[in-house]
Amino acid sequence: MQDRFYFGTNTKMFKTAAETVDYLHRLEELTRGIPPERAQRFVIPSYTSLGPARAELDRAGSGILLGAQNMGWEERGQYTGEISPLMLREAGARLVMVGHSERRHTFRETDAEEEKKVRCALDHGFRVLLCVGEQLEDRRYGTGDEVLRVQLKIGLHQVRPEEADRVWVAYEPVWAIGVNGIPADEGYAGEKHRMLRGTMVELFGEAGSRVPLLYGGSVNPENAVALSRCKEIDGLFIGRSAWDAERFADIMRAVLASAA
Ligand SMILES: O=C[C@H](O)COP(=O)(O)O
Repeated sequence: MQDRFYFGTNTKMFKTAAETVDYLHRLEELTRGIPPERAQRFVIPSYTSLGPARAELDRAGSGILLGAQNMGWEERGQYTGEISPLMLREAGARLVMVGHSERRHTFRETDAEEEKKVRCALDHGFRVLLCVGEQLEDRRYGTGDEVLRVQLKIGLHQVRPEEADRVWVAYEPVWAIGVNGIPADEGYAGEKHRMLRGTMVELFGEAGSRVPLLYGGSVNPENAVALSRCKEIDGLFIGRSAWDAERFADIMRAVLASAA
């Protein structure tokens, strides 16, 4: 765990704009006392929530970082249904998530596409949260490390070491995510994070040792503290257990109290 712990949520295709604003209002109210040097909070809502969410965060003077769930790799063009970096910036996003498991596996995105998105997001001044994760069959065949290394090496192929401070990585084993997910235990997650850290250092030298590595996949109030105690885990990236502001705030408080 680094001195500053990361707490984030992706609300996926849940929460309308109005629901997102209510949620952010409550989350800010509950967590604004947490010193920014101890915790970086971030929320990644639906595209249509971004504008109203930006307005709410600015009104509250909140330090919650606002992110987008995906992004096309061109500023404009014949890409029906895509969203461009210019649109996301205008709507108020400061962070772009790339390569979430559901993008890779439900929408068949490739590592080469994630590479282009990462490059484009950095070119437009965003922070990037690159998600990586192995599938159950990789775990069964013992090929998880290879898969994760390929996802990192291709996804980050065009990132220069001096840009690494704008990159965050979320490790989310595919089998751990969502309603049917089985959370990774801290031993397994810690081992994978050590391997990921080694790869980041291999890619970016000293700068790679500072890239925040977040764990995601069925994080909940019961396992959050144990996961956060892993030296190699710098943050928690949470779905369902963070969509209620009280529950998310309780997780933050418990993790920070255990680190104090
Ligand atoms: O983006 C978040 C992850 O997919 C984790 O979701 P989950 O905590 O509901 O398993």
